[in-house]
Amino acid sequence: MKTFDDLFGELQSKATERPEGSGTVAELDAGIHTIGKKIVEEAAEVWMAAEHESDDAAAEEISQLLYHLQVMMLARGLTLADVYRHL
Ligand SMILES: N=c1c2ncn([C@@H]3O[C@H](COP(=O)(O)OP(=O)(O)OP(=O)(O)O)[C@@H](O)[C@H]3O)c2ncn1[C@@H]1O[C@H](COP(=O)(O)O)[C@@H](O)[C@H]1O
Repeated sequence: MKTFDDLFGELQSKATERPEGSGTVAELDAGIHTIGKKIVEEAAEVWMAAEHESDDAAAEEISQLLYHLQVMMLARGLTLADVYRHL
């Protein structure tokens, strides 16, 4: 099973290697403003799923929010350590 750290390593590689068809590369190219809007949208979907949908649906929405947060970290040049030191 992929972990949070595994996904971040994968996204770092995507950002460096810029493979054709990568949604991550497209989102990074779209920029921080667009990524921020996606985070707000996904956060709302987490809220709605948690209130009204199944455990699995809520977990899926949470995974999508975590993904977009990682894309924002990459866009800002932040590492996992930069975030973890605040936990
Ligand atoms: N975990 C994710 C992931 N979670 C969410 N998303 C993106 O976030 C969007 C959210 O999905 P929604 O169901 O909310 O769809 P939506 O709002 O209609 O989507 P859009 O219209 O905005 O595309 C999806 O369209 C995906 O583009 C993700 N995109 C990629 N990953 C993983 O990231 C890695 C790299 O992916 P690529 O860069 O695409 O190769 C792979 O391991 C992927 O599995």
